Amino acid sequence: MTRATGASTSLLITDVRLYGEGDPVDVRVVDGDIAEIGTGLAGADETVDGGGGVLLPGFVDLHTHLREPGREDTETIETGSAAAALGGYTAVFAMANTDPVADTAVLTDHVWRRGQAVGLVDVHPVGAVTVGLQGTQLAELGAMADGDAHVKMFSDDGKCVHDPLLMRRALEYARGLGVLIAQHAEEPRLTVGAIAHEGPNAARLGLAGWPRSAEESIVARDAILARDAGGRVHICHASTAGTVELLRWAKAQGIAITAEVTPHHLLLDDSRLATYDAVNKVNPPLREDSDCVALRAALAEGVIDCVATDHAPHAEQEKCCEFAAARPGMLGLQTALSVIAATMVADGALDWRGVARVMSERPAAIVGLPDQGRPIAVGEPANLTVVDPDATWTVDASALASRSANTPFDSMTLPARVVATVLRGRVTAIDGEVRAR
Ligand SMILES: NC(=O)N[C@@H](CC(=O)O)C(=O)O
Ligand SMILES: [Zn+2]
Ligand SMILES: [Zn+2]
Repeated sequence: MTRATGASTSLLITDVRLYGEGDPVDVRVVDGDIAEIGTGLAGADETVDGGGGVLLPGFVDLHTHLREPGREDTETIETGSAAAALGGYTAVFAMANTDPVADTAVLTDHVWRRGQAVGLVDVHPVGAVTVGLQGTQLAELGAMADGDAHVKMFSDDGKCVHDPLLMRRALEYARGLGVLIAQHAEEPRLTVGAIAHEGPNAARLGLAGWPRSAEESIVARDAILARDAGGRVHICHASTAGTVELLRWAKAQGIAITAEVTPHHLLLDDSRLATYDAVNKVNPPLREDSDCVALRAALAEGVIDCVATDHAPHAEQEKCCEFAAARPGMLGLQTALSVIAATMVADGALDWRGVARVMSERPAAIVGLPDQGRPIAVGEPANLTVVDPDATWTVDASALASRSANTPFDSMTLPARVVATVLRGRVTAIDGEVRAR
């Protein structure tokens, strides 16, 4: 049906419990905003049956790799957007380590426009901190922030901004521009040749170790640099119990530091490396069970602010090879909610309101997205996710929307499923199918 320009569109989401609390209600969305919340609502252009499920604000991923431009054989903005919508996301931040690197406004604006053209999720480009991720010269942060994409976050992710003077300057510029620097915390001198967590498992398997101190020494340094720059720093993919203690210390000092944890670092540990299957190879590496326990507690407590997927697609030939030669990274967008349900909701560490906090509200606030992570209330933008908390499903790597299949969760049966995702009042995914515009 074609609509006359200017005609309003309406969507009704029925039988949902807001944040999993209280009695089921219906939510009417008109022209992209929540217009009415009540019971017995009827009459709309389209109705989504919530089936008594949980209604949450749409998820926001601060850490996604979409591989476009350069490696469209492993993921594109289109296939990654589909994975995001199916995973319940309404906004993702696409890291800059593409080929070419997203270190100019031409590149970051292209990613933004392409994401909008696909229309399944808001794809916010992350700009590189240094030219070509080379770590020697600051990129033009201001030009990227001023472009159409309004770049809000900068990161050399994949590499650490290792030079302390350069990191200091980046934090100072970022403060002036009101943008965020996200750090891949890895002291490169401590990880030369490293491919696995340094511990008993790596020693037994003969894999060169990446010590916790490689992460923690940069987290400590950057906390102090952020303090003195009066700027904000965000720690990507926190992976150790020691990082949690440093974050706790820094926050207690009033330092503007935030951090994310990935679903895989919450669920998996380095005992999985015994098979030498490189699907388990990731940076930072899977740590020990004691780290998983500390990361879960920190996320529940708020010492770690949010969940980010670090969705990192790789081609089969880059994963199905000897462990040392394989690329690090794993898929995450379509499994994140279920892994959080398994690790945090099942044992009561987080309730659904807590899930809204760590997967939507906090990430939106950290990066400063005004229309995401908002309360589910009349007048607010309808960026929403309907979750069936009682569903279980078995992950099938080959059935994911991603162009790659490198998920460590393949064949696992996990709790909770995304039923529908709504972006500004438009259904982008429903019952496991994306809805192209
Ligand atoms: N996490 C990874 O192991 N890999 C990421 C880079 C990164 O996040 O550091 C990638 O781009 O593949
Ligand atoms: Zn990284
Ligand atoms: Zn990454």
